[in-house]
Amino acid sequence: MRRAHAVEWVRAAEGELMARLPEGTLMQRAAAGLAATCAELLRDGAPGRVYGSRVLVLAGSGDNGGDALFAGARLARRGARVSAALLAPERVHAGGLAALRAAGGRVTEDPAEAERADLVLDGIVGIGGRGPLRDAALPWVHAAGQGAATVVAVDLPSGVDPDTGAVPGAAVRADVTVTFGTHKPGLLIDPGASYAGVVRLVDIGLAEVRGTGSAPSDPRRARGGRALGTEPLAPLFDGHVVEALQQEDVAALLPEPDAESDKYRRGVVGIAAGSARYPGAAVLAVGAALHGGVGAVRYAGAAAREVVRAHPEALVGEGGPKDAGRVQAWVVGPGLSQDAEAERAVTEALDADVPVLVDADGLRLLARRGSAPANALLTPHAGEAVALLAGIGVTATRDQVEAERLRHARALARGYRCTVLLKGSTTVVTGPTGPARVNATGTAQLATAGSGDVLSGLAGALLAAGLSPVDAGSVAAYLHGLAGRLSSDGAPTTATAITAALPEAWRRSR
Ligand SMILES: NC(=O)C1=CN([C@@H]2O[C@H](COP(=O)(O)OP(=O)(O)OC[C@H]3O[C@@H](n4cnc5c(N)ncnc54)[C@H](O)[C@@H]3O)[C@@H](O)[C@H]2O)[C@@H](O)CC1
Ligand SMILES: [K+]
Repeated sequence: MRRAHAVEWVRAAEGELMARLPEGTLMQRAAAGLAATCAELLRDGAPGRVYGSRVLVLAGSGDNGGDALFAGARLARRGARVSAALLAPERVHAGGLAALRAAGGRVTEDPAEAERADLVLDGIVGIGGRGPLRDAALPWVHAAGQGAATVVAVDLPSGVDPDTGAVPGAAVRADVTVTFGTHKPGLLIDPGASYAGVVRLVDIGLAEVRGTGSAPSDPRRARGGRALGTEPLAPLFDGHVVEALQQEDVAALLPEPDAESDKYRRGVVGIAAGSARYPGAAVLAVGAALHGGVGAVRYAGAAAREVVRAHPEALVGEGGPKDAGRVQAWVVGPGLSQDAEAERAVTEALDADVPVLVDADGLRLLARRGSAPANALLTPHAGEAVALLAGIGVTATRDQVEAERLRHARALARGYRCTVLLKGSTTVVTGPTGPARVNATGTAQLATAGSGDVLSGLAGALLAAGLSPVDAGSVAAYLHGLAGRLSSDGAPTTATAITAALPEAWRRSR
């Protein structure tokens, strides 16, 4: 599991650790890890070696600049030609600058050096950064983008909000981010994640603090009762607010049949989707559910004939969920339309007293109620999230939801008191409390008609197989993303092709 901690926690953990160590130790650990990565990149890149390579340090006014200057000093001692741009000269990290000078580095005021450099170190701001990059940095960042330099972000790309991944204005686009102690949420959530490039974690010993079992200070104390927008991120288990499943985590969660399994023990998922007008959504959701690890898939609704023609394995009926026979989870909503019949299907699925995944038209109908059962999994895209938020009295635009996905997903989970999977460039899955899961396997190629129906069918099947809503949603997002990549391989893909790739995605995740 990849875990990310909020700034407040990182500062508290660093504070405890710093109190136990000689002054400057943490910064030296950070700088050493950073310099080692830079040296490796220089050796593997066009210069082919550290000696004689051209390195430019962009140094802001805080400790992030200090890390970059000390790393620059280490590279200069190995023969690199290192210069530093001081973006706030009067507040530059004095020790870092002295070390760089002592190692033969110099100060520059010419942004063209960023264009000529082999490697640019972004030490403009780190976890102390707020808001867009300030003007002094812009010519340097622009020039670095024009040249061929490998851009290495120190701790996180400057201009990315560390806690949310929001990018409110200009930001550094990094090839590699070297982050210290733990991941920051902004490195795992778009739009920030897309600025970070490859993320490398340097251990500076924060685990020593975590190992005590007590959260450093208690970030929980300051929480609660504030309006959306200023609300701090969630209360924390061991302190992390965001986590991303890795392959071994998914492997441990995938349902596997054993010798005792029969089709009913493996779980049966019910799908109430599609309509006379949109039978395709039903066909797609059922198709994906058949690959989702359950023993059987029941379909209830107006597209029964189309479903059984496409999937003879499905058990179909033309009535609603109430008439469909026993299932361990329902999927309701894709392609349902919003008429009285659709409303009845949603009500029956919600009343069935089993976990229920609500998507698409089902979400619009749910927004009118303003509540959901605790074992529900809601799967909105940003537009549907706007409608759901309106249902609980929160006004937000699509752009706002996309700019701050974590905050809005959490607001929905708290407002509806259930689990929410917010689709998009970074899929976020979260309950009202506990860390949010973000999915790292997604690809822009997944934004294709019917792709959401596939995700719903798959996640519903995993719910019926016994996974919790958070696990079902995040494992489904992982497999769906991987299947999207496999089916796309750089070219446009389709929902049908994504479904066809699900078995291979499953095999690769075991
Ligand atoms: N605290 C620690 O123990 C450690 C901190 N480390 C480094 O220290 C960093 C945090 O240092 P600081 O707390 O000094 O904060 P930063 O260096 O991240 O930035 C704070 C400074 O940047 C300015 N600033 C804020 N937003 C800005 C913006 N949008 N554009 C331009 N300037 C802006 C502020 O006025 C302030 O002077 C970490 O990201 C990490 O790189 C590491 O050395 C590891 C140890
Ligand atoms: K930075």
